[in-house]
Amino acid sequence: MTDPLLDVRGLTTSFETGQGRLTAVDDITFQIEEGEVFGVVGESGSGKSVTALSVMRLLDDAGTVEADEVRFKGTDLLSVSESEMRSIRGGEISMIFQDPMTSLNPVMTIGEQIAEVVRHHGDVGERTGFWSEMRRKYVTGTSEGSRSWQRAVELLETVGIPEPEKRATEYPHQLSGGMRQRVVIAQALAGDPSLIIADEPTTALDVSIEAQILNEILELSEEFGISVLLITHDLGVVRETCDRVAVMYASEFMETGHVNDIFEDPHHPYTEGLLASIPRIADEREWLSVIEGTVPDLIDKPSGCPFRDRCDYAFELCDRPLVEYEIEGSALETHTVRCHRENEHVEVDDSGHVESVPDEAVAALERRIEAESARDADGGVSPTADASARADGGSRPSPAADAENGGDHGEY
Ligand SMILES: Nc1ncnc2c1ncn2[C@@H]1O[C@H](COP(=O)(O)OP(=O)(O)OP(=O)(O)O)[C@@H](O)[C@H]1O
Ligand code: NI
Repeated sequence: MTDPLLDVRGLTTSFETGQGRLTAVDDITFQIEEGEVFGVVGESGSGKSVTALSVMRLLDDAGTVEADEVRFKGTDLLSVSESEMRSIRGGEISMIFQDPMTSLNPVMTIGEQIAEVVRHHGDVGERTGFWSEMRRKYVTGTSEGSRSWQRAVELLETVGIPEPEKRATEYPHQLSGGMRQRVVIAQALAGDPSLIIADEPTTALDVSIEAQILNEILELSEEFGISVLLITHDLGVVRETCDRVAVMYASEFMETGHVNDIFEDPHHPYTEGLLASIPRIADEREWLSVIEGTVPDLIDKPSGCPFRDRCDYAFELCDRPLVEYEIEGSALETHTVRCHRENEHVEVDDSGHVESVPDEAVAALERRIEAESARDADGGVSPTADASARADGGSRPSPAADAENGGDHGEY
């Protein structure tokens, strides 16, 4: 098996706030393979955007990011210099946000904006120094005719913008919202990325335009083998676009797996709740009310399952720390869920309610929790730590190794 393109293990991000420490992302682990579309779905405030911003190192000083590993093409993103990180951003990894105007400069033509990314990240052999930029801006006036400009026009055509040569000379306000988002996609492509992180890329658009933009992203992913991390609150979008998905709730990944497994054989009650509300998903506020209760406070977040107060299946183990259970017999890919009903000693009836919790279940869970905290003390490295300490990924076993050790299905 080849290494994943992006390998994130034990990512935890918190913010110091006036009210206390807010855990926005809590010990999440995921991998994105080459060419794969990986979704992160969850309601507002679950930590989706902070996940992306943590990986890209785009959080302000108030945020603390810790992880066992954030590795992109083998490079440890948490330890590279800020200047290396800047060249990765917009180059190897580019981002698309909800509002295209946040990525576009209103006083620059769209052709020039894309050409600029091409010069900085793409390989068209044009000089990118300060004086070259100045000459282009103030002496020749425009870079039309240059190789980077031609490439910009080409990219506008690639993302389906009609009359790309004419459009390239226009300013963002002259385009519709959908066209602007296409421009942002062209800009994202300009750096020749291996990974595009799209954070709710269609939320600000009309439903009719939404499908077109998603299709565009998918087609490009397929055509150029680009991986996509797609952040959305919409399970319908996930079903249409993603290969695998993580269901995020209150800063944690509750369930992760191939879309077919998640949709056909969901194991987490929160996932089930989301799926049950899909037909009404068109209006986001409506599906929020489908599952009764509210999201727990992320400040001084208690341990245990964050969904337990809203869960119909809650039982006595739910206030214990969560561990990851691997679902056996998943059709396609690894399918993991953090719900103690999966503890193999816990007896569950046909309706999914817990019937009995024998002593072995408790003992097995305790062993597992102890093993995980020993591993965290061992392998957990803060971002300020010496990079060499992490160079080999620490001594933390991979999830696969955990499973082999019986950690997931074994004797608990
Ligand atoms: N800079 C910050 N300082 C303090 N708290 C923050 C900061 N950024 C995000 N948060 C908090 O982190 C939590 C997760 O936020 P995040 O933006 O990741 O949610 P989200 O899942 O992207 O939601 P949405 O769907 O609304 O975009 C929220 O409680 C949010 O208030
Ligand atoms: Ni967000």
